[in-house]
Amino acid sequence: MQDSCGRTIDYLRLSVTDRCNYRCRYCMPAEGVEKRAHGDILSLEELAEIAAAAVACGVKKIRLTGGEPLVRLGLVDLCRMLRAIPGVEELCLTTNGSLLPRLARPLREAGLDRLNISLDTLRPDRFAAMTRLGTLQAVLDGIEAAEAAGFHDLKFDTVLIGGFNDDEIGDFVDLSRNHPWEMRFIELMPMGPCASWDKGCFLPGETVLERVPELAPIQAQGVARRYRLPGAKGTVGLISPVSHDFCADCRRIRVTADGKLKGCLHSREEISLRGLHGQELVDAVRQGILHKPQRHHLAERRSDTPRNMNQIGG
Ligand SMILES: Nc1nc2c(ncn2[C@@H]2O[C@H](COP(=O)(O)OP(=O)(O)OP(=O)(O)O)[C@@H](O)[C@H]2O)c(=O)[nH]1
Ligand SMILES: C[S@@+](CC[C@H](N)C(=O)[O-])C[C@H]1O[C@@H](n2cnc3c(N)ncnc32)[C@H](O)[C@@H]1O
Ligand code: SF4
Ligand code: SF4
Repeated sequence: MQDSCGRTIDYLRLSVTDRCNYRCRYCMPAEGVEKRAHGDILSLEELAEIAAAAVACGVKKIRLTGGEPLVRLGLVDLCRMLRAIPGVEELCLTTNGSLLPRLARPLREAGLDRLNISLDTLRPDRFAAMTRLGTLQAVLDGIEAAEAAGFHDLKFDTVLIGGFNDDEIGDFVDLSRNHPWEMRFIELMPMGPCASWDKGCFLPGETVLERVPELAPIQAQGVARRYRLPGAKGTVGLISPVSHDFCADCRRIRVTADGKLKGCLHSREEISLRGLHGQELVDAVRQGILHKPQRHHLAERRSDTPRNMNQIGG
């Protein structure tokens, strides 16, 4: 269905947990992460019921996210439940990749179509410093497991952070030469822990084009402007929510792991879906779509949501 700005909404980002096995510095605080009781988090059945209500409102694509979705018990069962909903054309997942060695194959068998893997640096020391709890090797093993399980059109999401990984732009772009992957650079959005970071950390996506002038534009896809190196197997994407916002073309709604429908990533407005069933639930999702905010206010360096990114799902 269309929202009040005439945008077609057909993409649901469904968060299955706010927990994570990492503590990326821009996303989560090091300590004091409030642990929700299990009962505060939507059950698998509730998640599937909400997904079905969103499909009844026109959603065709579902992306599972978190926190780290792979730490959620029953995730494979959930994929099977979502796959069984008539009208779900694409089932995708965004992950930090570290638990794929165990889960890539069962997820594939349960009907997951696509995987996006977040990877901010190719240097083991930087990786450990940024994630606080992770190792690069675990993600590299996860990538191998994903390919072995049949996920060939992988996309990688690298948050561009001035002074941290901008000297690795060329290394990430190079990976697109011999792999059929999309290497994407995301502008850091000022919210949660990184909202107070130095101005120099926030680089425009154009930095990538300045550093790698051989990149030639190709057709955009979703929210990413896309490019290719001459003769490369893969592509490069720029997701620029700050410098080139894509709100006018936004097709998304989000549901948080505690059952709140968010029309916009950066908005404070939420509709509680918990305890609603049947037509009541469908009507609440419809209301959320109709009242979807027009755009964000990041240009004034302000996200209006009090949530950290792990409590939304990106
Ligand atoms: N501002 C803004 N940023 C978003 C939105 N959706 C995703 N992002 C950011 O874009 C990055 C990539 O998102 P992904 O989870 O890979 O999903 P996607 O870009 O929809 O993936 P595809 O389905 O493969 O196109 C994440 O860092 C998100 O935080 C959005 O609606 N608004
Ligand atoms: C919140 S994570 C959830 C899924 C999974 N844990 C992962 O890291 O892929 C989703 C995406 O949001 C990105 N992200 C988190 N905080 C961000 C911020 N302030 N600006 C831009 N992207 C951000 C992460 O890098 C990741 O690619
Ligand atoms: S970006 Fe993803 S992996 Fe990193 S702390 Fe946030 S939820 Fe966890
Ligand atoms: S900021 Fe809000 S309106 Fe803009 S693209 Fe993201 S979710 Fe959509």
